[in-house]
Amino acid sequence: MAGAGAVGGSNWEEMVRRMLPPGTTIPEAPANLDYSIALEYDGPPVSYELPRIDPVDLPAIPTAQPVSGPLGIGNGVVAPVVRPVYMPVPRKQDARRAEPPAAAQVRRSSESVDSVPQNEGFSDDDSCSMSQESAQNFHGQRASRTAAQEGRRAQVVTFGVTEDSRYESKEFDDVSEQYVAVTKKEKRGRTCSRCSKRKWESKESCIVCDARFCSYCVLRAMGSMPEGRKCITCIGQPIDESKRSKLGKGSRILSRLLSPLEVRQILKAEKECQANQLRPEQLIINGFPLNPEEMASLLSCQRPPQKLKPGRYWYDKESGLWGKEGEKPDRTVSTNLNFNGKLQPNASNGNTQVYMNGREITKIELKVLKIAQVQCPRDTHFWVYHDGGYEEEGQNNIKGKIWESPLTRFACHLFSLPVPPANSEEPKDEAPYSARTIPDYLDQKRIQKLLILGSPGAGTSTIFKQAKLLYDTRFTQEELDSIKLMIQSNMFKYLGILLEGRERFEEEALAGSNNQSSEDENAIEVSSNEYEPSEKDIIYAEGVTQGNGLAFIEFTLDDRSPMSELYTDNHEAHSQTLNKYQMIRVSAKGMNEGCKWVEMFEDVSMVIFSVALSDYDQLGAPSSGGNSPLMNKMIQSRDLFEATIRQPCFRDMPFVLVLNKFDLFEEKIGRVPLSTCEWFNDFSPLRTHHNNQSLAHQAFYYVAMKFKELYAACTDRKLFVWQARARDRLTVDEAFKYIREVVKWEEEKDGGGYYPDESFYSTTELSSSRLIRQE
Ligand SMILES: Nc1nc2c(ncn2[C@@H]2O[C@H](COP(=O)(O)OP(=O)(O)OP(=O)(O)O)[C@@H](O)[C@H]2O)c(=O)[nH]1
Ligand SMILES: [Mg+2]
Repeated sequence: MAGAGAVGGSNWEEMVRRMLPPGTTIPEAPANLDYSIALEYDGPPVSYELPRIDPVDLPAIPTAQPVSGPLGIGNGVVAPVVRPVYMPVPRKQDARRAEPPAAAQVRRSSESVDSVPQNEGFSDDDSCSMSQESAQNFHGQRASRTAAQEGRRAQVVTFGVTEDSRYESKEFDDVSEQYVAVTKKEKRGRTCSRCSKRKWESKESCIVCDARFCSYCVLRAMGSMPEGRKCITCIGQPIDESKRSKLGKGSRILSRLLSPLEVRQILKAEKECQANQLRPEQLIINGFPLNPEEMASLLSCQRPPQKLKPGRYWYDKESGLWGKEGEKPDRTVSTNLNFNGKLQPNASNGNTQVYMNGREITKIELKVLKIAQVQCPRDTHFWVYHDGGYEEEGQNNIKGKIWESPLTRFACHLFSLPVPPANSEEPKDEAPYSARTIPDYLDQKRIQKLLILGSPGAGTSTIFKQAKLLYDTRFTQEELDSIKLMIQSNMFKYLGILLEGRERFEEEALAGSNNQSSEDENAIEVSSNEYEPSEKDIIYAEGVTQGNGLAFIEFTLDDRSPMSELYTDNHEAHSQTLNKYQMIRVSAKGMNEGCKWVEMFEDVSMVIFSVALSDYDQLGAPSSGGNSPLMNKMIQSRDLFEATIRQPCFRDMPFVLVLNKFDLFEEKIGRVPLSTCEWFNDFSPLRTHHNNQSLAHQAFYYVAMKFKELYAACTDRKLFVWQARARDRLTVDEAFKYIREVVKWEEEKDGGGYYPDESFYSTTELSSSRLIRQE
């Protein structure tokens, strides 16, 4: 190569043009232009020695090996990657976000290899003073990059030259789709993302990038939190969807650091600010992502879907039915919303060859149609309208309304199918979307289904009725009538018995028992037409729901209790998660019909199994019926319990065992040894106090443990046990508070959230080990 001297005239312009990007204007030459340009020399050989520079030895520069496969940058270009600088940077996302723009520019070409760059943001306290504006700028760049990156998945990173064992490939978590090279020093979940020193007793994490901070760093890293718990650099970014259900929920660490008012404001902003809302394109309805207008019309309609999560859904605009793609309907929303996508026959993956508004319905819907007495042989095509009116396709003749009968509605409830509202008018005038401060779909209220069952006489209907009186307070007229009838018929039976034994009765009456005469008055009152059952009558009456053996109530429980306060320092959060409960009772008769009902209850949160403690010396006809000999009722309960916990659909479901009729048990245990029941023949109580009370308690813990052992042997899980005297309302209230704690605990356990020491929930565990293990 040789330097070329001045090139005159238009020649230099030609040279410059070649050097500049096409289309760039050539600056006008100043008068005293002085420049030089290097050109390749192609003249005759020169006589003197030329100075030489050794070529760069490329392989000697440490580079990451490019990943093969679909990860290339495109155009077949594979850029060599510089060896990363070792810095204790905990999270890939943070790192990217916090890097200076120049670095981002450089690395853009090597996006497919995610190495961790130097990151001032986490090594230097000043990083957080970065202005929001500049942070915003980074986001702009980052957003465009991540968008382009979507769909790519970097799987493996190997470093060609360095054998530095401090590097390994590791998946961060299942939310992050990427694999990233990180230092081994980084232990996610234990140390603070910012100071990377402090281990925490409690931490707070960013709802965008999940970086976790110790209490010392959290305010520095998150600033004033205008969008809730986000690193300053994450402000404006959409949240990590797996955290959506946690939006606005309590934070232990913030409530320690800030005033309650501030915490409330932050949590409110977190829940309501624009950046944290669902984006239209996250909702795919009938195969098409929503556009902003469609989203607005969906959210502002009369009955918008609640608690919407990103995902694929189907929507039937005629009936208003709505479900997840490939699943049965799970709610109804307003009808006649117009979306880009049209309802497909296979939307809910039905295989019944019965079509509703063009969608092949699922088996469970077909069952309900049968209950509703809708004729639907194969290949029926229905049109169903918003009010449930239906007609066969092509016939202009409404045949009836599907959801009209209470039985159909009841069946829907049990099968967890939605029922269109009874009021079928679809008002046109609606509040504009912007008028809502808290979108309804963010409402966190949930329905927890509790299934209660037990063997005959175990007290399930008593518990059910108590719950009704405790939390729901009203029986429907229908229920009251049926209870009245039942009490009266029991009374007549009783009178019949009395009349049969009339002579003896008269003798006793003559003996002057006041008691007897008051019962007599009672009998007369009950048999009169004006008789209205009292609460006590209702509780004591047997069988509220005789017919199908199924009944359900809905109620809410106040979430604030001394129990939950033990481990929550944030009441605010609790009132937000007020749960609704639905209790479904299956009578023993229903259960004995070969557990046919059972699979309908897959989606319950918990099974409450009731056993009468006082049954241990009772004999009863076995469920199999026929001429089989009488069987110990406790053994029968045990067998039913075992059959229930072994049901495949209850596999991961928590069970609470309510050991009921403790009052009768207490009274009986002094007279009849527990070992009367062969299952309890190794019971040997401590005979320190010779009173029934302590004996009854020991026996209770022993029985609880027998059930726990059985449960653990079958399921490898822990059984929760509670003691009750169902006729005593207070004990049922306590039982439900316990049940609520268990539901909450199970939920938080699944969600990986905070939960208190397990022993808190295993009262019987603690005490039984002390009291009964003395063989
Ligand atoms: N003493 C006492 N009696 C109870 C208790 N719990 C229920 N009973 C009574 O036991 C009887 C049977 O209770 P139910 O609640 O009807 O039992 P169930 O589980 O519904 O049984 P089925 O109706 O046969 O399915 C009723 O008369 C109740 O009042 C209790 O804790 N103590
Ligand atoms: Mg009953």
